[in-house]
This record gives sequence, C-alpha cells and structure tokens, in this order.
Amino acid sequence: MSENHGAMIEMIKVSKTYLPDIKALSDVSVSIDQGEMFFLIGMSGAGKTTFLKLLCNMETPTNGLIEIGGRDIHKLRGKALAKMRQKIGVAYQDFKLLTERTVAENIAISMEVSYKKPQLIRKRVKDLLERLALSDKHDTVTGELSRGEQQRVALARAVANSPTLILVDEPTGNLDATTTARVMDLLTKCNHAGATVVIATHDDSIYRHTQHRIMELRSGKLHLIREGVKP
Ligand SMILES: Nc1ncnc2c1ncn2[C@@H]1O[C@H](COP(=O)(O)OP(=O)(O)OP(=O)(O)O)[C@@H](O)[C@H]1O
Repeated sequence: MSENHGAMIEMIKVSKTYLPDIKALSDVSVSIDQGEMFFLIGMSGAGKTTFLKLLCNMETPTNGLIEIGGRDIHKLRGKALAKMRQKIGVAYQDFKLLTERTVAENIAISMEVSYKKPQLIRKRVKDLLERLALSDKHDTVTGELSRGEQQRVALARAVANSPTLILVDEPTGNLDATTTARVMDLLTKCNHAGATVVIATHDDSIYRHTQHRIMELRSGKLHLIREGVKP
C-alpha cells in the first residue's frame, strides 16, 4: 500500500516523449487528492491529452512513476488492471463511442461490464439523459448525433458506473453556455458524491470562477495557476 493516504493520483517526475523526439511532458510531478476537482489547462498541443492518457494507462510514461490509489498503474496486469480500469471513467476528446449502437447502449456498457442489474442500468441511463438534455435521443444510433450530443453521451458513459476517478478531455468544446452548465453540474455532482475529477480544457468559462485548483501545462511543464480552496 502507499504512504500517500489522501492522494488519488501521484505523478512523480513523469516525462513522456513520443517518437522521434516530441517531448509532450517533462518532469511533471503532482499530487491530486481523493475527492478533488482539478482543472488542467493549456494551449493546444500543451500535453493535456497525454497527461490524461497516462492516468488511464492508454500511454506509458517514458520516465517517472504514476500511482492511482496508491498503485503503480503501469505495473498492473490482468485482473488487477481490469479492476482498476473499472474505477476510472474517461470521456475522451474524440469520444470513442460505438457509433452503430444507440445512446442508451453506449451509456450502459460500463454498468453491464460490472454486472449491474438491468433495472438499475435503465434508471441510471434515463437520469443521465435527463440531466444532459438528451432524453429524446435514448434510442438514436450515436453515429447520427451532432458532435455536441456525442460529447455528452461520452460524458454520460464515463460517469454512469460511479467511478472513483473521472477523467474528461475538453468536455465542453462543442457546447453552448446552457449545455455547458449542465455538463459542469453533472461533474460537480459526481465530485460531491466523492469522485476525484480531472478536467482538461481550454474553455475558460468553466474554470474562470472556480474554487478548485487550476494547473497549466506549458512546454511540457506543469505550473500552478491557482490553489484550490480546501473543503
Ligand atoms: N501518438 C502521438 N505520437 C506523436 N506525437 C504525439 C502523439 N500524441 C500527441 N503527440 C504530440 O504531443 C504533444 C502534446 O499533445 P497532446 O494531445 O497531449 O496535447 P493537448 O494539450 O491535449 O492538445 P489539444 O488541446 O490540441 O488536444 C503535441 O505536440 C502532439 O502533436
């Protein structure tokens, strides 16, 4: 077990270089608490997506250590890795939806994989669709949705199974102000329920007035923009 009792995420001197020589992250160290909401900002190409991909094991660090809940995720294999993945909900920038399946089917996946009861799944899907103003799209094939609608389905899928860690990449990029507020309400609700939430964004409307910690990636280095207010 780890020494860092309060930390959900520990990144220690993490670097990521893509071949041939693109230094996306260099020497990044940060600790993100359990139950924290954390904003990761930075210009296009600053390394935000890379940061999130390292946290969900989609990429491997070139150097450094990443612990989630006290465990080095890049050393996990088999069942331990699958169990860890079930606790992490990710909304990808390019959505990664099953475009020939319906909205409801896409959202239900993580709950089905962890054997939740069909009745519970139906209730959760309905509730998420209402919160994200998508109730009329329940049976629509996701390939027929607008980008803004697909983005919200990706978010609903990420949070459906109440993961302890939620990673979202540009969750509001394609949305108007009212729908952006809905997305942020949902993420805030998940955070209040105990989830650690990491939001990568360049939409300053969602972090301008926040009380949460904001850090910025610049040239692969992480800089503190503002401290979060401790609860
Ligand atoms: N698979 C890859 N192979 C090579 N280079 C990559 C790869 N993925 C990202 N990069 C490069 O790494 C750098 C950081 O990219 P990343 O996608 O993490 O930035 P970002 O901050 O998420 O950008 P955006 O806001 O545009 O999505 C960029 O220079 C990008 O071109």
